[in-house]
Amino acid sequence: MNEEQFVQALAEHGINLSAKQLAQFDKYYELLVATNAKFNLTAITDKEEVYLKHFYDSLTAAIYYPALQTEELDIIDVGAGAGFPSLPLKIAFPQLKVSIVDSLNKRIGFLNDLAAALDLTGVAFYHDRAETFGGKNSPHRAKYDLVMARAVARMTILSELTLPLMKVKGVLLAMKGSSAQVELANAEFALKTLGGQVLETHAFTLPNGDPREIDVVQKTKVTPKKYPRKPGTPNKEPLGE
Ligand SMILES: C[S@@+](CC[C@H](N)C(=O)[O-])C[C@H]1O[C@@H](n2cnc3c(N)ncnc32)[C@H](O)[C@@H]1O
Repeated sequence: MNEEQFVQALAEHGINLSAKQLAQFDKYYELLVATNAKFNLTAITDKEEVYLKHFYDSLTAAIYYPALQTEELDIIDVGAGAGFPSLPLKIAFPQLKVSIVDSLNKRIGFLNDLAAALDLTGVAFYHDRAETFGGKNSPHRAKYDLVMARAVARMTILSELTLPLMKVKGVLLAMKGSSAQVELANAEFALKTLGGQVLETHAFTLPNGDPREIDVVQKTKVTPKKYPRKPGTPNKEPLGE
């Protein structure tokens, strides 16, 4: 997907980017590739692939959850790595308040450099594990309107990493590939235990035909204090699996 196709595909969904926003995406690409030469941020470095599989893919969240386009949501992106999906969303919809937590400090360093280069305001980056970041004495617990995660963990594990961070009535947007329905079925017990309820699932394809699914999970009750368990435990002993 070249820049023109990127603009066109978004315009078909009513998302129109300004020259300033396109320049920000261009700079994002340049910094991503330059930093990737020093340490690993992404396996995808070809420009057209980055525009499709990182930038456009991230922005699909706003197509299927349109509140992202207009509301001043307080978002936490868990395991955003090089900033996906939340920073393309922040560029396209500057009213969003975006925080990122990632367990790899080099990636947090990149995000700070990127935010400075793109002149982003209303962003905060935290080096931590989601298990401690959302722990029972953390100021981040039950603070956010929206939690996002792409390519971090399967739904059973992801629900334990993310639901504690959301306010009651808050929403998790989980950005998934073709395994989403199986993951959701396996996560039934975990979601119930942690206070989550599946609101909607949106299956679609990227313009190149790759399958994607965005699962919208609402927090309907307070997450019990004992979750999340200590770092690593959600992965080692997934709830109900
Ligand atoms: C495969 S990458 C995906 C990055 C990005 N979301 C994307 O879609 O390109 C997974 C990221 O999650 C982070 N991560 C994994 N487990 C985590 C945890 N428990 N707490 C915080 N970050 C975590 C890793 O450091 C890594 O940056």
